[in-house]
Amino acid sequence: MSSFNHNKYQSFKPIEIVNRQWPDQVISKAPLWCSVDLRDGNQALIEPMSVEQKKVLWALLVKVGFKEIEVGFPAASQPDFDFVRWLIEENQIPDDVTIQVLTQARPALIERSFAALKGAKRAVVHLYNSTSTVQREQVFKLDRAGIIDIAVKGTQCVKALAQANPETQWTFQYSPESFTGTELDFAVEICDAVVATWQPTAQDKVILNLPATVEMSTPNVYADQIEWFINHVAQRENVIISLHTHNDRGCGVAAAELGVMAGADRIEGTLLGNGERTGNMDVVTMAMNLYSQGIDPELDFSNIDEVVQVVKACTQLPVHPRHPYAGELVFTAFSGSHQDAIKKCLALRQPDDIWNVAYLPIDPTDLGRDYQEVIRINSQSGKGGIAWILERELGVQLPRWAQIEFSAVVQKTAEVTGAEVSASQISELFKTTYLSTSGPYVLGDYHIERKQSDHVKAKLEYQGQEATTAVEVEGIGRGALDAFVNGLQQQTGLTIDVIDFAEHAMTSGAEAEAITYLLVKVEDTRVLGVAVHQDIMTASLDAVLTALNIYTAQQVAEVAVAG
Ligand SMILES: CC(=O)SCCNC(=O)CCNC(=O)[C@H](O)C(C)(C)COP(=O)(O)OP(=O)(O)OC[C@H]1O[C@@H](n2cnc3c(N)ncnc32)[C@H](O)[C@@H]1OP(=O)(O)O
Ligand SMILES: CC(C)C(=O)C(=O)O
Repeated sequence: MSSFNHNKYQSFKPIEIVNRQWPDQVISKAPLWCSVDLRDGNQALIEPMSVEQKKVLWALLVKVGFKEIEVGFPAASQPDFDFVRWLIEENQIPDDVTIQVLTQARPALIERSFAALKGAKRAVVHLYNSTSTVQREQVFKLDRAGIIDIAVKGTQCVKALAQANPETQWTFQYSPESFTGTELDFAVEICDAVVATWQPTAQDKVILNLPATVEMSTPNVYADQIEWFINHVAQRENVIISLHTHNDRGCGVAAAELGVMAGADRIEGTLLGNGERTGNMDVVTMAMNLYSQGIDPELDFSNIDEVVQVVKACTQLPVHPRHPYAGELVFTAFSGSHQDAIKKCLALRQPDDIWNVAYLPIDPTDLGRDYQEVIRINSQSGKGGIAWILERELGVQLPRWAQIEFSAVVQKTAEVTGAEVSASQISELFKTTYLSTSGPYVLGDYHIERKQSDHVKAKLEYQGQEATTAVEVEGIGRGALDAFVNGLQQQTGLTIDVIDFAEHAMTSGAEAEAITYLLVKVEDTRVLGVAVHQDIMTASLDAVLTALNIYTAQQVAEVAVAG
């Protein structure tokens, strides 16, 4: 038992609907989108947007492709009014974009809204009044008839002003605000009364917007409400059903998606979900959800970083690093098994393949992101991710056994610092561990004689603590590498075995260079040796010495710790 008093709350009643259809529907096209960033988004800000900020956000909304944009509540404030005037007087509205304004159902506010819209080619006038039981009983203290009267009188007022301003092509939108807390029969009754007053036609439809002003139930209940409403509203053929969801329970997008399955035509929302309380339906998320299902979202988010930057600048709100599709970390995997799977899927992927990459629901490059950020390394990472970074940074294609050895080196660093290990740190770690000639053994001249078996004579430098001495190595074996290793064994008295070998041409750096990887067992210790050289044989011999040098350094360190 928690300490909460859960008896304070009651559950939302399920909708009695027989044979509901929406669960079997599949969304196959984008809805009509309407941005409410400049109105609902704006009214939720600590500091509402200035006209200048509104201009910047407007430009972005037009650029991403919204065809309907609610530009404000012009009766609420002078900046909202001035912005609408700027749009119209400065001819800022593209021919294929319609502006929309919100007003309460009060004559003075409606008149002021029409004054703001004077001279617009097209406009949507959006009228609302609250219809829920809580609003009727406690805020407006009116019965159903009284609430219908507000709506109908407001509609009559809008109609009269529209008729008096015929130079504008008017569309009427009505919202039974707080729809989710309204009895469905009453929601239909008030909307029918409004529609009957406006008298739309199939060519000139009215928009009925059914808001989850407050999200009060699971999204399936909202979908039931929408399906029930659509099945009962009069003049369905003359009505566009619009949804406007909020995110109080964290399901604003899900509710809108299920609402579209239930038959809605149009969706209102904001970029990245700014809006009252927990925000409005996030258009970026819903659009990209559609896109990830192979549907054209009819909005262009191919430069998502620009969207994030403009929205942040205009709203003064941060964007969570894990915000769906837009957060700075959403295409980044730190976990080893995720990195490994992503790397393998991307390596197999052909350019025209259907996107099917583990852990990446969509291709980051579609949003203007790149693969650079997909894999980042910390102590949760594994060999696959580290190998991916090395290949990208240095053109080094570590074989699997070399990945295992090097990832242990990176893991140690990550554990010591407890922080992310950057791509450049990983490259540096690889170079200092394997490619620096810090000795003590350094290869000098060598000579190979090929008879039945190979015979190698090599001069080495041994850089001791006191002095550097010359060391001669001579050995016979099956192949020059084998001969060299045999000679080294005799010289050092150590057991040295080459367990695995791989080499490839470098894809970056000097063109003619090759890189050799050797997994060497020195006594009982497995050591990775790596070397880069224009000559493949030299690279192999160097790689053996790298392994021997790493082994020697480890022995010295162990002695120092023990001492
Ligand atoms: C869910 C939503 O997002 S709805 C949109 C909400 N947005 C906003 O409110 C932002 C803009 N609003 C404002 O700036 C102000 O509310 C204004 C300028 C529009 C009006 O301000 P005010 O006149 O001071 O009144 P206020 O907004 O407090 O309204 C309260 C009055 O309007 C009535 N009212 C509220 N909404 C409506 C409506 N939609 N239709 C008719 N009357 C309404 C209330 O019953 C109340 O009446 P009362 O004064 O007789 O008790
Ligand atoms: C005015 C309406 C559509 C609204 O913003 C809401 O109900 O949230």
